Amino acid sequence: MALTVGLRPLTRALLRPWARVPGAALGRPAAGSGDGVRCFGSPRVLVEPDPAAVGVAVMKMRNPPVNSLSLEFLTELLISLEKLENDKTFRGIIITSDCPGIFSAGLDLLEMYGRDPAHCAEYWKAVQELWLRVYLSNLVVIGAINGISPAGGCLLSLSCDYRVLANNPKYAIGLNETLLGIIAPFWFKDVLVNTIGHRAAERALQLGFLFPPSDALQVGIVDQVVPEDQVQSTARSVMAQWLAIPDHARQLTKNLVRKPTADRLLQQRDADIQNFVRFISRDSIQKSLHVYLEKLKQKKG
Ligand SMILES: CCCCC/C=C/CCC/C=C/CC(=O)SCCNC(=O)CCNC(=O)[C@H](O)C(C)(C)COP(=O)(O)OP(=O)(O)OC[C@H]1O[C@@H](n2cnc3c(N)ncnc32)[C@H](O)[C@@H]1OP(=O)(O)O
Repeated sequence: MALTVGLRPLTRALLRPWARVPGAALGRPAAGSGDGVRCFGSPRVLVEPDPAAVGVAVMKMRNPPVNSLSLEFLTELLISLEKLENDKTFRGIIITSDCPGIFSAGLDLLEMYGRDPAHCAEYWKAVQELWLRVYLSNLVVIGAINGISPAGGCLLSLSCDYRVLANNPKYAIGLNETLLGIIAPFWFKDVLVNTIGHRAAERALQLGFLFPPSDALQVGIVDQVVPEDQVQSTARSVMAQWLAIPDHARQLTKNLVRKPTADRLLQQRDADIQNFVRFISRDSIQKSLHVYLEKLKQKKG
């Protein structure tokens, strides 16, 4: 089935592979700075230069209540990342959350439930694009994971160069797709296998493990677990270590390591979109999503 993807103009401009964002829509000097410091704010993505670390930006996700990755939120994240990537002031980003207790609840289930195929296709393309942008970023990307991080939230974390997780038993992380009756796509799986190895990934994916911090550290899905009030300072120290390496050498090495994984998706992006649309449109999958969404509602009592 050939799929015609009707993209809205903003999304279309953004989601071409490695498109340049037209105009300087969001880049502007920080209010009152007058010193050339740049701040790329948007309603859901707060980006500020780290006052304590030259060349480092802190990107806070602010899409309450749970930082679910809706199409609009993905688009704003993409714009901000593109701006940072193009601004030579910055060499590193710390990605964190502004929603207490939640890093990201993952993909927005409402973008996949009860939607028409064209919408699902547009949405999936944005998901692909965010992954590619973070995974292949020339910047050092550190995840300061200050909340629970299931599924798409875990993928975002796994795409960083280094992950610092707050030590709170509620802050579980993992690819739990099977618990929803859906499947982690091959590129989610590839990134997990690259991170924790084949056998651990095999178990974690099939059983939909959400690892609490101590287990997450043990299996290697995160690099460090620290007290909650030390997540930012630890991320900053780790960043300093990564920034001590000359950019060109680090970037080329990152590309060498990550490109084969990214290429697997780049070589079949359209087919991957079609697979997703076919899969998500199945009655059985829509029913599973319905049941899961109802469970989330009932949990509230
Ligand atoms: C064969 C070819 C295959 C090709 C590929 C096909 C596959 C499909 C792959 C799709 C991949 C998907 C990856 C994903 O990311 S799926 C999303 C997974 N996410 C989750 O399971 C998390 C669900 N959420 C929670 O567990 C909890 O909300 C929480 C994050 C632990 C926070 O709990 P709490 O603070 O108690 O908040 P609430 O539960 O009350 O939630 C508040 C509010 O937010 C809504 N919500 C929560 N998560 C999502 C979400 N992911 N998307 C949309 N909306 C979400 C929740 O329903 C509440 O809404 P209301 O206030 O309106 O009730």
